[in-house]
Amino acid sequence: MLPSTGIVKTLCQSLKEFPVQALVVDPVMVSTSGHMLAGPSILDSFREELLPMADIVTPNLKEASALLGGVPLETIADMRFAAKAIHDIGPRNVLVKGGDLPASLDAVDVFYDGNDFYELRSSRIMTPNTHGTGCTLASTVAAELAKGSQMLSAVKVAKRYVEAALSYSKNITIGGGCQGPMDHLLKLKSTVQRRPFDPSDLFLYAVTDSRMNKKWGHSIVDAVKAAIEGGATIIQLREKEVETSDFLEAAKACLKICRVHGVPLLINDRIDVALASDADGVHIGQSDMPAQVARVLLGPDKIIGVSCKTPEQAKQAWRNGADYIGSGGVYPTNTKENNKTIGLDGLKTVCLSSKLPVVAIGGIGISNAQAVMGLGVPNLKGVAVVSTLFDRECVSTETRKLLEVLKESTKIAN
Ligand SMILES: Cc1ncc(COP(=O)(O)OP(=O)(O)O)c(N)n1
Ligand SMILES: Cc1nc(C(=O)O)sc1CCOP(=O)(O)O
Ligand SMILES: [Mg+2]
Repeated sequence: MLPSTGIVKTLCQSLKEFPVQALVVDPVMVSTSGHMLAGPSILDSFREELLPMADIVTPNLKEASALLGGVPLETIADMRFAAKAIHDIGPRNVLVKGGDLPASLDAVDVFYDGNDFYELRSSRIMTPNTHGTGCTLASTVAAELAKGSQMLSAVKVAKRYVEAALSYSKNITIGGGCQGPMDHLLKLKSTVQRRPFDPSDLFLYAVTDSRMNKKWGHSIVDAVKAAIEGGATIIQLREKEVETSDFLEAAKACLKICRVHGVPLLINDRIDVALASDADGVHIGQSDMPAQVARVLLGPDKIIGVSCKTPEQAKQAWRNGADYIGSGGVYPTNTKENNKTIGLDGLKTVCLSSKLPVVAIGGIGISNAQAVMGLGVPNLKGVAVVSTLFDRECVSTETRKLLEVLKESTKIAN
């Protein structure tokens, strides 16, 4: 929004001094709602200075008309005429947006690159939430060009994106005005919002195993459903033998179930699968991707757990931005080959050396869970188990039994 000739001139001067890779000009003058956003005094400087520098200019019908001295634009043929006439002013490409075209079922935009015209159609979405659609479209074109797209492809992607966001946002109430904005990230409608990580989530930590699921004829999704039904408070998909595409599909399906029940879902080892499925986080070991790198990739809101067998590893996990520590093997286990057992003493040492919440793992079941929780260190928040839950016919029953034991152990401790 460039409200005065002086500002347009200053901008053009700066662009000459500091050339940009691609210049997208949305000649903001009249909003979709009909508001004047810049007066006619800027038209000359737009025509003479700014538009000739532009790689693309994206006027709506009212702006295109203003740029051409007020010619009426009411049909697609008029839009083609306008695109050509504006192109003659100097920009390399023109997109005349027909969102305000009367009596049209589709939203038709006309793109002209100096040689060919393209009519870009999308369905017209009836919604009051159209505030900022033009800005969004132009910004998306700029983003696509920055990513290296060709102009027509950038325009098509931008149009599809605006259509998707409008369609998604059409019935949402956003703000108090009569014309609302779009929900650009397609997130607000989600009824189940993700809550922040709570260390008490570690209380009964169910870790899946593809071999065990196969043995008992359970799908990953059924196994996760059953564990949640039995009272698991967090789930980790530890699927060492599945194909990436199957892992991703399973993660997405499990995530839906977990979200409904407010149970966080973590992915073992595979940051890519966690990112692609939008899972709540990852669990990584000492030979997996370092936690500080995972943090950069996943951002501040995802949960990152790190396996630690020693105080040094525990201190490093804190420095690297982990949210919790998985520490074991507390007891010998058949689930993970060549796993070093650190015992209850080793677990206690790790707990005492870190500020992070800790979950114990390795050989833990009904018979020894109380001994583990009985260690009585405040940051030991729960137990993580594989075979006790998943190497069984009825996963929900076994989960329920373990939950009772864990609840009993907290009663004893208090
Ligand atoms: C909660 C929890 N703690 C520890 C581990 C082990 O992780 P890692 O050392 O990376 O070994 P793998 O599980 O990848 O074989 C865990 N998965 N979960
Ligand atoms: C995955 C894993 N990590 C361990 C560690 O010590 O870091 S022990 C382990 C296996 C846990 O399986 P179960 O509950 O069947 O013993
Ligand atoms: Mg690992």
